[in-house]
Amino acid sequence: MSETLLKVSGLTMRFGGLLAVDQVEFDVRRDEVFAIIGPNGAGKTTVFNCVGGFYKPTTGDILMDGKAITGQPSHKVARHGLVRTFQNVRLFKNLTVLENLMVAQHTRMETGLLQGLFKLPSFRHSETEAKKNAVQWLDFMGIRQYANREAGNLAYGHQRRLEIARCMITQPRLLMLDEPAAGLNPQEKRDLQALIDQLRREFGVAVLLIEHDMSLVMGVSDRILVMEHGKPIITGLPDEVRADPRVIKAYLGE
Ligand SMILES: Nc1ncnc2c1ncn2[C@@H]1O[C@H](COP(=O)(O)OP(=O)(O)OP(=O)(O)O)[C@@H](O)[C@H]1O
Repeated sequence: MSETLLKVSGLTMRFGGLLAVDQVEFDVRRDEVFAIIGPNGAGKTTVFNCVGGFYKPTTGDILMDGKAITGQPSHKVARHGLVRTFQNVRLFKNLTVLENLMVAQHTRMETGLLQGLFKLPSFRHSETEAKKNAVQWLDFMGIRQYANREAGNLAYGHQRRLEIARCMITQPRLLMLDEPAAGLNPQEKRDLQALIDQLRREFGVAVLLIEHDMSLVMGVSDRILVMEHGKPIITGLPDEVRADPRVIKAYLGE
């Protein structure tokens, strides 16, 4: 089994005359936390959208476990074990917390429409399993007491944890987190760092992260790719990236 889980090469995305992403290359290894950082407008989200199947890149190759997923829509990409959260939390806000985790499992449940309509034993069994699974994830995230509350009424930090649970319940191999620390208070950020470490350790999931909070990025990442104006500047260990004059210049200007 190769060490590389996700391989991105020659990734380019053009919006009309704007080259938003220009020849970006990186790979994410199994069990690795890999971060993409860079000033506003550097092209990070566009890379995410290409990898996650929300944009079709202009050119480039995206391989998940050696298989090409370039240009596939997000639901197909998800079948390869790649799921994401969004900069602005996207939950079913009018469903309960528990229901959000039930819905997330429906695509994976093997029972079909007929079994569901007639509530056949096989359907009831998989519903029970799904509920057990959901409750375990709510416990894990420390939000079980809110199981029957509408997701939209949860505190923001809890919504973010629920969104991560909704991804994890599909048993991904690569979890993509788009600015997960945005809007969190300092304690919630520390909890998030511990959570990312724990997810990788206990579930063997690799994490691809976009984040502006440098303390989180430096604390949690194995390697970091820095982008500026759509181009990759450097990929390296947190200490290498922190000390690189090109990175300092990109953030602070001349
Ligand atoms: N759908 C789109 N259509 C046109 N231009 C876009 C589109 N999406 C992004 N861009 C442009 O591409 C460039 C890169 O944007 P992108 O959102 O990927 O940057 P980013 O590094 O994620 O920035 P931020 O940190 O502010 O989220 C920007 O100039 C942006 O305006």
